[in-house]
Amino acid sequence: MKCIKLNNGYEIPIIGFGTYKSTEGEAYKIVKKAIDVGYRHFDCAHFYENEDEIGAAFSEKIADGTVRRDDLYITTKLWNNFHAKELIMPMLKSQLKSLQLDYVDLYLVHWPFGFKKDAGLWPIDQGSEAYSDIDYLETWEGMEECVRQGLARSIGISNFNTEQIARLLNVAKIKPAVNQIEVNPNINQKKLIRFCKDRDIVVTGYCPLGRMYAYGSQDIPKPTLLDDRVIAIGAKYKKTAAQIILRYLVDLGITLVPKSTKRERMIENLNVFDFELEPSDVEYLDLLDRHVRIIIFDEFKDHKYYPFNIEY
Ligand SMILES: NC(=O)C1=CN([C@@H]2O[C@H](COP(=O)(O)OP(=O)(O)OC[C@H]3O[C@@H](n4cnc5c(N)ncnc54)[C@H](OP(=O)(O)O)[C@@H]3O)[C@@H](O)[C@H]2O)C=CC1
Ligand SMILES: O=C1CO[C@H](CO)[C@@H](O)[C@@H]1O
Repeated sequence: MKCIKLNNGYEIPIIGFGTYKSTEGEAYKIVKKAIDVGYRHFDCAHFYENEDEIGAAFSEKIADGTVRRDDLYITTKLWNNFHAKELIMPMLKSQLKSLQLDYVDLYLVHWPFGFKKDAGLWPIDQGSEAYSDIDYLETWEGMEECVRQGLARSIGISNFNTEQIARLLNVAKIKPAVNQIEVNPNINQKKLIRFCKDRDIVVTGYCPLGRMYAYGSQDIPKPTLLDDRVIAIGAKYKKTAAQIILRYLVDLGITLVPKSTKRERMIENLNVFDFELEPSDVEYLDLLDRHVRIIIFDEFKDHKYYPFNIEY
C-alpha cells in the first residue's frame, strides 16, 4: 500500500475509500468488500449517517482475521453542529462507539462554518437562523484535545481556504496534518495544493471521479471520465478513464478517496501505480481545469466562515 508521510510522522495510504452516500445496508456491504479487495484507508463522517454500519464491517473483518486494527487507516469528521469546544470530545467518543474503534487515525473539521447544535444536519431551509458563529479557532482547540486524550492520532481540516489555513496556523499548537478538499480534473486545485505543501499539510482529494452518480440529476460539471480524449488516453495504456484520472491526481502529490459500490471498479481504482502518464497526456488533463466545483454549498455563502468566496 503506497503511503504519504504526514507532518507528525504517521503515514496515510494514497488511495482510500469514500463512504458517502450509501443507502441503508449498502455501507456495511461495500466496506467489507473494499477491505477484501485491499483497501485499508476509509473516509467516514458523522454527516454520512452510516458510521454504525461501517463500524460493524470493521469489527467483523478484524474478528475474522482479514485485517488487524493497525492495518487500517480510518478518517472521520466533525460535523458543523458540533463546533463548540466542549462538544468535540463527546462527539468523537460517540463516533468511535459507532465505528467500534478506540481511536481514529485522522479526525477532520468537516467545514470551517458551524450550525447551531439543534439546527439539524442539513438546515438549508432555515437561512442564517441555523448558523452558529463559533470560530474554527475555538473548534481547533477541541480537536487538539482529542489528540492529547489519545482519541485521534492526527487532526486536520476539510474545505478550508488559504486565508483560513493561515489564520489557523498562527495559533495551532498541533498543526493540521491534512486538508481534505474537492480535487478532480475540472478543479485540479494546483494552487491550494502548493499552498498546503509549503506548510507541510497533505491534501486529500474528494470527488476525484466527479461524483458520477449525481451527474444529470444536479447542475454539476460533466465528469471528465466521460471525456472522449481521456477515454482514448486510457485505451493507449490499456487503462480505463477512471484510472487515467486517478493517476493524474496521484501525481499531484495528494491522497484520494474515490467511492464505488462495485467490486471491479474498487479494484480498478486501486490499480493506478503500474503505468506512467506521458507529458503530452498530462498537458491535456491540465487543460481540463476550469475551477468549477461539484460541492458548492452555496446555501450558506453568507456565513462568516463560508470558504468559497475567494478563489482558493
Ligand atoms: N470533505 C467533504 O466535504 C467531502 C468528502 N467526500 C468524500 O469523498 C468521497 C468520494 O466522493 P464521491 O462524492 O463519492 O464521488 P467520486 O468522485 O468518488 O465518484 C463516485 C461515483 O463514481 C462512480 N465510479 C467509481 N469508480 C468508477 C470507475 N472506476 N469507473 C466509472 N465510474 C466509477 C461511482 O459509481 P458506482 O458506485 O456505480 O461504481 C459513483 O457514481 C465520498 O464518498 C466522501 O467520502 C465527498 C464530498 C465532500
Ligand atoms: O462530505 C460531504 C458529502 O457531500 C455533501 C454534499 O452532497 C457535502 O456537503 C459533504 O461535505
